[in-house]
Amino acid sequence: MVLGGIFGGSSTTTPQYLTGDKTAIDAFIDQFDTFLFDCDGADRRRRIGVLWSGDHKFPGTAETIDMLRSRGKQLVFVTNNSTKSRADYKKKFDGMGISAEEEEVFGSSYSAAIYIARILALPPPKNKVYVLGESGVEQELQSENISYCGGTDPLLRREMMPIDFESVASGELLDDDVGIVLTGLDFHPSYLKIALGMAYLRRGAKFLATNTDSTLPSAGSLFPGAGAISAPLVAASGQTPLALGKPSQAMMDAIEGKFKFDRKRACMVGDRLNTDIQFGIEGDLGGTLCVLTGVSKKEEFLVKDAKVVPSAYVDTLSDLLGESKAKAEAST
Ligand SMILES: O=C(O)[C@H](O)[C@H](O)COP(=O)(O)O
Ligand SMILES: [Mg+2]
Repeated sequence: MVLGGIFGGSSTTTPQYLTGDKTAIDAFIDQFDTFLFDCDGADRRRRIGVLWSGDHKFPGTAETIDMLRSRGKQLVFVTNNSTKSRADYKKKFDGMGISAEEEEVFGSSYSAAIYIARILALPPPKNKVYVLGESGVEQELQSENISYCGGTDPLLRREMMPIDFESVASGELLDDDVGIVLTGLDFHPSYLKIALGMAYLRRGAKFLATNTDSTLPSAGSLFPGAGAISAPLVAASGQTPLALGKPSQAMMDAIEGKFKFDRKRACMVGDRLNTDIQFGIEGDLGGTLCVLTGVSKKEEFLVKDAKVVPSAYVDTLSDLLGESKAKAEAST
């Protein structure tokens, strides 16, 4: 069993196709003590994802998670979706009937909050964060006692008025304690919010992003991702943010620090080559498993000069159930 893909340059490993091969599936699972699971994913044809697509539950996902737990596996849910906190995700898992604890979730908003609080650790008072993002980022910054502004502030959800140009330029609309601009997936972007972000960057604030995924899979389709929210600031400021979500290894280091697992006995399961699978390969994990019902397609890694190649792949996550898959799918 060839483990790990090759990142950078053409691959010399051939990923193993596990669907339908119960012996190979069992052997693959037995190699690992820990499974890092991506969450969001969507297929335009069949609305199937890694764990879900939006609020759509998928056949066999809960049973697959239960099967891995019954085999004593450690599970960590690693999502780049910064709109939800760990607590929000716990509610989502409960709503989907998928067994998961809040502390098993490690999202990009939590990763960013840990980085800001424990690694960057700017001295007060200039350590406030200006947020372009949703409540998930705010909740995780609060969990690390980091002060912030912007985010879901309703006062910023308005048109840019002529007077605002003067107020931003003069600093009247700015908070002097802001030392960081943090972007994430924001469903309420505006010219005013972007102008404030640019003004802070021009003042020397550090530019961070929870993640820079190009697209957000949902409802079986693709929508603008977190990268589409930071893009206007990248264009306007000429700066590129330090991203703290997958494939950033700052996130992998923080996950390893919290969950204390053996990287060589850990597998990253995901639907997107340039975040999930790259994250696992660059993190030197024992293996990576691509689920073909999300963003990336097998044609992208089966070509000769593929840059990111998973160790193995399945059609759907519940293929890991092997023979019991039909029973699990019949039960949902
Ligand atoms: O744009 C985004 O933020 C991403 O598409 C989304 O959050 C991906 O979530 P994941 O697949 O990492 O759970
Ligand atoms: Mg995903």
